[in-house]
Amino acid sequence: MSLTEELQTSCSATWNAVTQHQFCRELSDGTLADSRMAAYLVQDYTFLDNFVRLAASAIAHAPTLQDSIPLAQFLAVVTGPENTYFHRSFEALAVTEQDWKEPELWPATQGFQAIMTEARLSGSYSRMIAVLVVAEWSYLEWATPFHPAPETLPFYLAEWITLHAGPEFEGLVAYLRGQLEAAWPTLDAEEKEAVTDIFHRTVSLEKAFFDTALTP
Ligand SMILES: Cc1ncc(CN)c(N)n1
Repeated sequence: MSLTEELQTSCSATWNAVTQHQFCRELSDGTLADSRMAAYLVQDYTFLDNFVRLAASAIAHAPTLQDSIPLAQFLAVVTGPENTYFHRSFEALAVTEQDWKEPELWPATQGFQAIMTEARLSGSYSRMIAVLVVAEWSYLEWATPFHPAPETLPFYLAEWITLHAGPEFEGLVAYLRGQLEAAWPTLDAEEKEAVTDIFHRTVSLEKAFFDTALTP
């Protein structure tokens, strides 16, 4: 079993709760209320700034140029088509700029912001990559069974699936996992523990985020 499979298996109950979450099922079959999708997207959009900083920091800490290129290219997707997706969705869901610019953050959102900041400021490439592995791999896993999204879904549901599935996104996740696996043998025991810990805490935060998104 590969290292990233081991990490995933070591928190499989929480991991499966994320990747088989009711929120994702409702999103994918179109039964998710627009108000829930709107609230989720408003919270999720607040991650973008922090995500870009985390990815940029990981790029800065990558061992070689070659190691940094897939993440640099992914940043272009996040700041391009994904950023535009949020704005088109806000318009379609009647979310005003006032609503999305400075929303009251859910505790799960605050937790996620904090762990991204923690990873970025840690100076540890492996911890940065561990958070990114969880964020992207867990989304690939929930979205893949629903890809391609049915044409009957409104674009703000269908494109959220499309952004997190398919060969390009699979390639990104494989690259991120590969980065962590390549770094792992070079880490001392303390750092391995820190990476494992931040991996597990990120999985728990993904679950808390979806749970909150469905909370009445
Ligand atoms: C909370 C969360 N985790 C992961 C992703 C996938 N980029 C996301 N958009 N939001």
